Amino acid sequence: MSVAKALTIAGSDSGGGAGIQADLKTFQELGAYGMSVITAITAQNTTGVHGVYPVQKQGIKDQLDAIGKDLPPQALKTGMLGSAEVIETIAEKIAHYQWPHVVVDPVMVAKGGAKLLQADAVQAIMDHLLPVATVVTPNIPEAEVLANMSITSLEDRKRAAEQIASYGVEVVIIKGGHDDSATAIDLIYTNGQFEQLEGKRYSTNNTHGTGCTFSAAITAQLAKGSSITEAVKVAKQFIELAIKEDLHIGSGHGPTNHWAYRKAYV
Ligand SMILES: Nc1ncnc2c1ncn2[C@@H]1O[C@H](COP(=O)(O)OP(=O)(O)O)[C@@H](O)[C@H]1O
Ligand SMILES: Cc1ncc(COP(=O)(O)OP(=O)(O)O)c(N)n1
Repeated sequence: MSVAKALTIAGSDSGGGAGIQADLKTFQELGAYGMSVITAITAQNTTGVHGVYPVQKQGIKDQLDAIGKDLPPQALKTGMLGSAEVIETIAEKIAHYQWPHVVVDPVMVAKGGAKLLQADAVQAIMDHLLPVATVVTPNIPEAEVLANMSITSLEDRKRAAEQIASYGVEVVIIKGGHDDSATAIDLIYTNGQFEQLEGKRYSTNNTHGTGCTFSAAITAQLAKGSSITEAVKVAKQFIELAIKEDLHIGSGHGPTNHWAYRKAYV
């Protein structure tokens, strides 16, 4: 049996809704073998981020080499990376091991407002990570930072996607969770073409980790051999159900339900 192996390079969320924990749950639910390189530990729950403890650079390098020398992934994603130095290290290792299908979730700020990326690290994402990436999945505020423009309309989103693609990444997906439209529309840009993936928008407080889960689902599908178009469609179904069937745990912004897709489709 050939096993699809998916890697997440991200921060740990002690509350289990975002970061490494959301990624590994999503990989498992979609039938990919999950592996992790932890960049930082956060003390986090549904009420917010209460502490951030970065892993030292050598520790990150050693984790990447442990994976690279023995367990090459068929696809990987990045999440919370923290600093420019860490981003450069990761980009070098991706190039060194020639890992395919790199999905970059350019995590900058948690929904509660905590900063998860240093300001000077944005340039490192553009200069080092996007040139080795296949897909990048910014939400609207992240796309505004990457494209250095404000986004108030679909036309703005399209211009931002073109700008972000110019940094060398094949597919740009600007997600619509932060939009105020009646439906949740994700804009996909690839090879000069735009496509809109539209889903129902649910009114809920339980959207902690939506971006992590969405990008992890794309990664799991790519690891299993799906095309990018198919992988993104499954990821949209996965996150839509995870939001719809929310768990109602914790007293703040609760996590999504990583079991919901399996219950519906498997
Ligand atoms: N309330 C919602 N109802 C339905 N889909 C949503 C909702 N909020 C976010 N999504 C979807 O979840 C995914 C992640 O989007 P988003 O929340 O913008 O990411 P992030 O967590 O990075 O801010 C996207 O596919 C988006 O359309
Ligand atoms: C450790 C860690 N990584 C990433 C995030 C941000 O996750 P995201 O999916 O964007 O969800 P919200 O923070 O917006 O709920 C995080 N919080 N922690």
